[in-house]
Order: sequence, then structure tokens, then C-alpha cells
Amino acid sequence: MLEKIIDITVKRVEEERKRLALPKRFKPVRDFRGSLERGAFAVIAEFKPSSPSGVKARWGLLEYLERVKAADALSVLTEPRFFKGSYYNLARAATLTDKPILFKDFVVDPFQIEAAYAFGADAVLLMIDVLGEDDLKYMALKAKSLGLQTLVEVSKPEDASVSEEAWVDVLGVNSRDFKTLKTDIKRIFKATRYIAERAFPLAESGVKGSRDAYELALRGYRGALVGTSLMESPDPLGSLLSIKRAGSAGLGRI
Ligand SMILES: O=P(O)(O)OC[C@@H](O)[C@@H](O)c1c[nH]c2ccccc12
Repeated sequence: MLEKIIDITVKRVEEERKRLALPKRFKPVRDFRGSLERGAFAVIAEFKPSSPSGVKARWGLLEYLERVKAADALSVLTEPRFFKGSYYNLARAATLTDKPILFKDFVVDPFQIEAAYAFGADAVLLMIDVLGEDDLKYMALKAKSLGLQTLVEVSKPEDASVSEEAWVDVLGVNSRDFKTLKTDIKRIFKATRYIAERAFPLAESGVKGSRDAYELALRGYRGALVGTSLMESPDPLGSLLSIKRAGSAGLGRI
């Protein structure tokens, strides 16, 4: 699955580079990590209209943003084919909120980082499973050169040691197995021992509610990136607050 997405993304971005004139950025860059650090257990609310693993999205962008105002940051999918994301959604979100926004796509080309900057993102997702270590560093430095922060995502526990690097602003550990597309929170627990002292560790994928948040916090995770369960919730605000509360209670115990 991941390989298929990467192939299609490489082709898409080649086209975009030819066709798409990037606008001039219209707002200052926000401090993504700083915003996550302010609260106790941080929640990044993701706008995810669709996904290969299935999302029964109840909310459009506007309604969603109104309901997740208690989030510490937002994540906006821009991958069009598998996630029904768009640069348009990113730009719209950027005009509608002052919260830091994560550019959520499969970055394979520096052009995407320029697009992230142009359309108003404050941080970019960079995946070690997509880029490998050398390209990961190159893309991270490109992002930093534009003033953007990085969320570096790993899925293999031992890769979490990349969090030693100064160019990793936030370390995301993904619970999803890219082969089966299933999430298993225990994959995130296993990464704990590889995480550097300087890191801001964030749990990604499959976080459903207060129990998950509490368990993650007890293991030193300082926040979670949550998409599906908020997109599907009849009450995204209530769901978000219960994750934040339970996570914060867990952090209070360590
Ligand atoms: O919808 P979930 O299970 O709450 O997961 C959110 C986020 O972690 C997930 O969308 C994600 C994590 N890494 C990605 C990379 C690309 C696209 C999407 C993702």
C-alpha cells in the first residue's frame, strides 16, 4: 500500500511542479511544538475526509474546525487520491484558524515543502519509511530553511532514536502497520525506550478515547494525533476533551 501511494505521489508532484503556481504565503509561521508544549496532554486534530483504512467522516472542514477549537494544533491531509485531501483545504484552514497547522502528505519531493509553506502550514510530516535516513534529513533541513518545523514519523520502534537529531521538532510514532493497515497501540509502547530526552513524543493513529490517552501518557507520550475517531464522532469537542483530560491525568502520574 505504502509503495503504491509513493509511486502515485511522485507522479502527482511532477505534474504539480509543472502546473501549479504557488501563492505567496499570507501569514506568519506559528510555533508548532511550542503550542503542543503549552497544555498538558496535547491533541492534534486531523481533518481526514477519507483513507484507505476507511473513515466514515461526518464533518466538512468548516464544521469540523468549529468543533475542535480545543485542539492544540491541526493536521490537514493534502493527499488527493487516497485521503481526499487538497491544498485548497490547507489554505482554507490556514485562513480560518490561528492554530499551528501540520501539512499531512507523503513528502517525496522538496516541491511539497514549498507548497506547504505557500499554503500556510507551520510544520510538515516527514516519514522515515518513505524517505530513508538521508532524504529525511535533507527534507527536514529544507523545511527548517523555510522556518517550518518537522514532525518526523517512525513506525518501527527502534527508528524512534532519530529523535536525537536537532532537526526533529516532534517525533511521531505511528501505530499503523503499513502492510495490514491495522493499528495496534502496543507498537507505540515499544518505541518508548528508543526516544531521546530532547524529544516531544507524539502517538499517531488509532487513538480512540480516554483509555488510550491515559495509557500513552503513562509511557511518556505527551500528545496524540487523532483523525478517524474525531471525524466520526457525533461530538468531536467532547471526544477531544476526554482524550485531553485522560492524557493529562496520566502525565500527572509520571
Ligand atoms: O485516523 P487516525 O487513526 O486517528 O490516524 C491519524 C493519523 O495518525 C494518520 O492519518 C496518519 C499517520 N501518518 C500518516 C501519514 C500519511 C497519511 C496519514 C497518516
